[in-house]
Amino acid sequence: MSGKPLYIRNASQLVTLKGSSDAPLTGKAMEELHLIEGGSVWVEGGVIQSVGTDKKIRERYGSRLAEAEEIDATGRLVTPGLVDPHTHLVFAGSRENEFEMRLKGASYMEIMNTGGGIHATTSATREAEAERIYKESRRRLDQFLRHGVTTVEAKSGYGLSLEHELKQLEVAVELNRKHPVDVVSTFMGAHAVPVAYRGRPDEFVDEVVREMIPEVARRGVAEFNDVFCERGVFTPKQSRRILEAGKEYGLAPKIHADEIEPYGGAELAAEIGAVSADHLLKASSEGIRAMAEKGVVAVLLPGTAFFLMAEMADGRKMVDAGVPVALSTDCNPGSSPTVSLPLIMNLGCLKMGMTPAEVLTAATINAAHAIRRGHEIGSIEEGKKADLVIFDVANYMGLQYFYGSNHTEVVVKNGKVVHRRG
Ligand SMILES: N=CN[C@@H](CCC(=O)O)C(=O)O
Repeated sequence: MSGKPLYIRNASQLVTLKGSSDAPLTGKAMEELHLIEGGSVWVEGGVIQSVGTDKKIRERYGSRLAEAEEIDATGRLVTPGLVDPHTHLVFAGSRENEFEMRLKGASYMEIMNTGGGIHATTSATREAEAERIYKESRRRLDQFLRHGVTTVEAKSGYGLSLEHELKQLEVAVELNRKHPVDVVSTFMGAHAVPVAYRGRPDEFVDEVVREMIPEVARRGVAEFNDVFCERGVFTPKQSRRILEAGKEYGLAPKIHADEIEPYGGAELAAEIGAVSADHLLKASSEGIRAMAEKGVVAVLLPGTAFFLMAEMADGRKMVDAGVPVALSTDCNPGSSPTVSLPLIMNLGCLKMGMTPAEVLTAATINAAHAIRRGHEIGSIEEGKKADLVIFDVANYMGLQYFYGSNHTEVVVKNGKVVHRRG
């Protein structure tokens, strides 16, 4: 990559999160943001070359300032690009019609069991041409970018057949190729038992294991394999089978665990060495302990609990237990239709007992580790990809305190300015 160097100068506060590339942060370390007052960054070839006080950067690059694109960050906060490690970005249609049903008392699972929820989006996604799915998903990805997100994970799971799962995954791959935001793909053929397999879930599990996983792996369209382990969806035994099969084909395991009731999902994640266990609203204390011991990242989704009017996962307890915690929007058409990772951080503070420093760690470096990208993104360190955000607040506290607004001013992806407000 060639082009001008980029010089972001004199941020009132620059959050580096240095020294966090090898493993996610846990416990007290989640609060060690490594702040630089009057911080600057020098970027070349899409990579961070140097970070430090403005004085240090000027001393080092003083003779080259004229050739650089300069962005004055005086009075602003600079952070690593935000990372969203759990989304259902790629789908067609919408489910606004379910909102009133839920407000009148219908539960998420009741709606799903009567053919709505995931099944409704599966029908819409199966019917849609890839081009339409691409356009609708790209719009969401644009919105993510405008909220300071530079990498998202994206799951399939609204196809529930080989043909339609591949269609979704190929859209995700295409978005990754064409859009400034990086898209990391996860196969989630086991998102629900399709209506046609009602009462025969094991036959569908056979199909996922014997047909879908090998073909998804052969085409190289996903890195991770996920399953919705929940009563009425896939049992822990079926989930284990699906995740073990994925491992054989090189797909790293992730799991939707203990969202609606305690079901052994957190324990299973630890046993099989999942990269992350996500949701965890009802995770047991034993499950949390096991995850801490095995270093499984807890991807918490407070926007989902908020939107489903459910009790939040206990983020405070998990951080204190030594679990590496990450945060995500869970952007999807039914239980969390949002792209605002900053709002999710606000909820992490206000509803899950996490501190402003912890939620920033959770949405940057720990989120990067939840998708095995901790070595290249999630912190501002020499040699890492230059994914950076300038927010129009003076410090990281402001990002949490002035909640509900989008403070994103400039987004840099791979060293290029890809969004400027206004
Ligand atoms: N809980 C299961 N899957 C998604 C929701 C999908 C949907 O409702 O469309 C989630 O992660 O929240």
